[in-house]
Amino acid sequence: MKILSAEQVREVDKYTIENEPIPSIDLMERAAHAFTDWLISHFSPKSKVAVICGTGNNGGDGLAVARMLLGKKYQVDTFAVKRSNEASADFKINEKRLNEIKPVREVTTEKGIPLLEEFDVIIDGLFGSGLSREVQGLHADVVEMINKSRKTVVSIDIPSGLFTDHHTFPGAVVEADYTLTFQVPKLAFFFPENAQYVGEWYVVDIGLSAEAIDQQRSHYYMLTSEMISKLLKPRKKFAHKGDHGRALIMSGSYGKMGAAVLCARAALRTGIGLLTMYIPTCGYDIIQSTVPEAMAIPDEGDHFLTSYTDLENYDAVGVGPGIGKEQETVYSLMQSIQTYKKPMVIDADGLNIISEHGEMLEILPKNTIITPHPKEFERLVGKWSDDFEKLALQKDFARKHDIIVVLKGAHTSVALPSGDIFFNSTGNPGMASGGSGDVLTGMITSLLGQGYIPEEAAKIGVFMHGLAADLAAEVIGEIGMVATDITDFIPEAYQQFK
Ligand SMILES: NC(=O)C1=CN([C@@H]2O[C@H](COP(=O)(O)OP(=O)(O)OC[C@H]3O[C@@H](n4cnc5c(N)ncnc54)[C@H](O)[C@@H]3O)[C@@H](O)[C@H]2O)[C@@H](O)CC1
Ligand SMILES: Nc1ncnc2c1ncn2[C@@H]1O[C@H](COP(=O)(O)OP(=O)(O)O)[C@@H](O)[C@H]1O
Ligand SMILES: [K+]
Repeated sequence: MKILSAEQVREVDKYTIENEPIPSIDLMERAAHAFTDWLISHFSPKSKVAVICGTGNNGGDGLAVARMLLGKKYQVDTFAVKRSNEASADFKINEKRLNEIKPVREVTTEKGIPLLEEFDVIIDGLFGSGLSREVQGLHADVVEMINKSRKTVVSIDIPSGLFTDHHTFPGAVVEADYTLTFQVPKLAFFFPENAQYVGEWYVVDIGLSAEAIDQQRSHYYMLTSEMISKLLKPRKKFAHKGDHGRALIMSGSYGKMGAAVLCARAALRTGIGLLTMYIPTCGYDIIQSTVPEAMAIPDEGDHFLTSYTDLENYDAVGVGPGIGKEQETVYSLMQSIQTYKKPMVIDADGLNIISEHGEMLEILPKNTIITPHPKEFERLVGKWSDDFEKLALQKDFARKHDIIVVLKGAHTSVALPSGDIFFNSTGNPGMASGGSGDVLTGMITSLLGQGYIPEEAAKIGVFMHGLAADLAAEVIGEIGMVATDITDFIPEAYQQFK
């Protein structure tokens, strides 16, 4: 699913109005219906609702929503924050329509700002995609009142005051519990810095032209199950293990053999035909007894990797989880990178080593997939001042080194050398515990070994990893979830695509 900028949404909006064709007021009605349907399914008609509107089309949506809720017997009070008589044409039409049912209360001065204590739900329709500057004055006071209210806040389209296409400096921005955004996700929603404003967010379909969306050039996408299902290859009846790839994973050190075990289990659950683990000697018995399906080649080093093995015969090689940063391990990584000519998967200490030996970046096989968490990424690229800058760094890094950068987080993003970025939509905070990342490395290596091109392996791996955790959370919840649970639920994640 494409992510579009505010400007692009305006163009799609305009195209839909002209070509469907549909009068803009009817499109607003459709958006308000979609929003209201969601509200009705989440809040009982006993809820007292305050709808707070600006005088643009976001406010127009708010007025239409208020009318629809009144029609469904909700108790609704509507407030329009006005600093002048200027208002969008569709706002004015909806104001007239609502005034015939229940008058809109005008807020023109600070004193007129309503007390929100008596309400259960606050609908935020102050500003949407038309936000052109920071919110100040009367509007800022209203935003503050909404945020202080501690009531359930649902934002229409975008939390008021939030810029979708660049960094928003802390100030007057609505802190929504829920944001229902129209038609396409907005870039700002994917960043941790905006989590407090956006809350839980959902995309609601308001029937904007699919053709117009197709025509918009965007570098940003959200991974969806529809996209993943198109990538997955079914198994053939006469398939044998040799058809599903040979992968080698270099992982583990004394005290960190768990990383190798997790990686191995994840690779197997993701469907690799044959898996070999290259591990320090101390990990030999561990791997052989905990993951009997995998083969093991012990390195000469007892506690950590010191060398490398013949990599030529493997369809995919993953390196990094738990390997540490000993000098001999640096050599081991360097030799592997130099010998293996196909894309690799590099994670964790593999990346920490690279960040201390920048020359390795120059020799990474093209389309290699690196999977840093934000701290590992910072070691590679340096600090950033906000999440938009982090995104730019990720994009540049992928392009400059011709690699795929999978930057992990609540919305893990997959940056391709082409400049395209795919944000994940699966996963949950239950994954925020040690070992979850090792599972991802095993999964992506497995997919690469099975013949998926690197871009596909990264997208499928990231999506399935989060999906497995979501399915695990449905059964065991988030708190007690451990990385092993994610691996255990990988098969169920695949079952969703049967
Ligand atoms: N295609 C879509 O997505 C549709 C969008 N609609 C709604 O239309 C909204 C966009 O409407 P508009 O373009 O009218 O924009 P807004 O309603 O976001 O507000 C724009 C108005 O606010 C003023 N303004 C902007 N920033 C301000 C600030 N910081 N302080 C004070 N005033 C400020 C602008 O000058 C303009 O007059 C969307 O967010 C959505 O809610 C729907 O009605 C239907 C379809
Ligand atoms: N709050 C969250 N929501 C969704 N996914 C998360 C969340 N926290 C962590 N994850 C996922 O869990 C994994 C953690 O990886 P990482 O930080 O490398 O952990 P480790 O090194 O302990 O394995 C990543 O894939 C990340 O996307
Ligand atoms: K809003």
